[in-house]
Amino acid sequence: MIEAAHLHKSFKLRKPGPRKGLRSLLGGSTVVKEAVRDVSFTIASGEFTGFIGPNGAGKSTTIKMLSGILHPSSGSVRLSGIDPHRRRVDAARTLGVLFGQRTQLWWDLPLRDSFEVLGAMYRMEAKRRKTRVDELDGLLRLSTFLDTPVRKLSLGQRMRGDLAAALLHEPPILILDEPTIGLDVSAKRDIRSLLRGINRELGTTILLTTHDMDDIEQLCGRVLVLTDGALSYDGPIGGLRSRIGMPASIEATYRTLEQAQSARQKLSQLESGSLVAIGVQERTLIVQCSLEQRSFMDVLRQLEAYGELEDARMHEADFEEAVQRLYAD
Ligand SMILES: Nc1ncnc2c1ncn2[C@@H]1O[C@H](COP(=O)(O)OP(=O)(O)OP(=O)(O)O)[C@@H](O)[C@H]1O
Repeated sequence: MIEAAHLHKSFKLRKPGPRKGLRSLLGGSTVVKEAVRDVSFTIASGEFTGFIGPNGAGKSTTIKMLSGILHPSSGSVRLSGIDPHRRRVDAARTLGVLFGQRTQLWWDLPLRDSFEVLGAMYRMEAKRRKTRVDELDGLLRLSTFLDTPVRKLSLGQRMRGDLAAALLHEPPILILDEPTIGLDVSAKRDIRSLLRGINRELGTTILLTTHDMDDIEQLCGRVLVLTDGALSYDGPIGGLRSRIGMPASIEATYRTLEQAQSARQKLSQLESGSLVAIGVQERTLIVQCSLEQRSFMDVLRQLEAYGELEDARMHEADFEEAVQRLYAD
């Protein structure tokens, strides 16, 4: 479980004075940047949660406070009940962290040797470490490159190696910062499926930061959105679309063109805000509907009352566009 309560983080920045060169430091002033403002959330054990926000929103600062790297200006963090700022060693055992842009592996060492060094750092017995590497090999398919120096690995292989390194000491919590950055489409798919496996098979609680909305849509049940240092949304992905009022579109194909046109006319007469007829293409009526106000089944029942339906499809609003609108707001 991850608990963050009223987290704040301010940075003091020196603004140079009007003079040039070193002398500019003398006349400078101090400005305070509030990078994170009153952020609170609880992530239950076994949850897979996304953490998103535009550049500079404060995601890395929050992650650094969660993992004990940065002290909050105020507020508190608990990882499985442990305060990472007071009990650093216990917290390190509870948490695995992966930064996609940096590796925690040793560049010139074979992957297997990196695990040996990390195992020693976590005081794992050699036997336990070997069993764990075998388990992780089964999950992350490492065997073909376990003896290759890290610098010779492809980015996808390195990311799998880094995932194994983050999970070596069996932490119940995993924090991931951009785990699919720079990967091609198939390597991204691979990493996503491995992350799903880690969450389901090992029961690991995962907090995922990414700018790739496909990662979020495909992996996370819940998403936290940080904008300008504060949480602007915390809830299910579907709810984010309706929160900013992006309707789903429904295409209903009737047996005849006349039925489709008559359904459009009847809907227009109703002037119902929750269901709006957009147009008719051949025998297909296109309507827009706010799924927050009406369920898909409920809409279908209404459309069926206007004629014989042959087919009906729903297209949810594009998630990436919904997120962009939330960032812009
Ligand atoms: N050590 C620091 N000193 C001063 N300001 C900082 C420091 N670290 C971060 N900031 C500022 O705090 C704000 C939040 O930065 P942060 O790196 O947490 O954002 P982010 O959401 O992770 O961005 P990105 O998606 O670009 O990585 C930014 O305005 C940044 O310039």
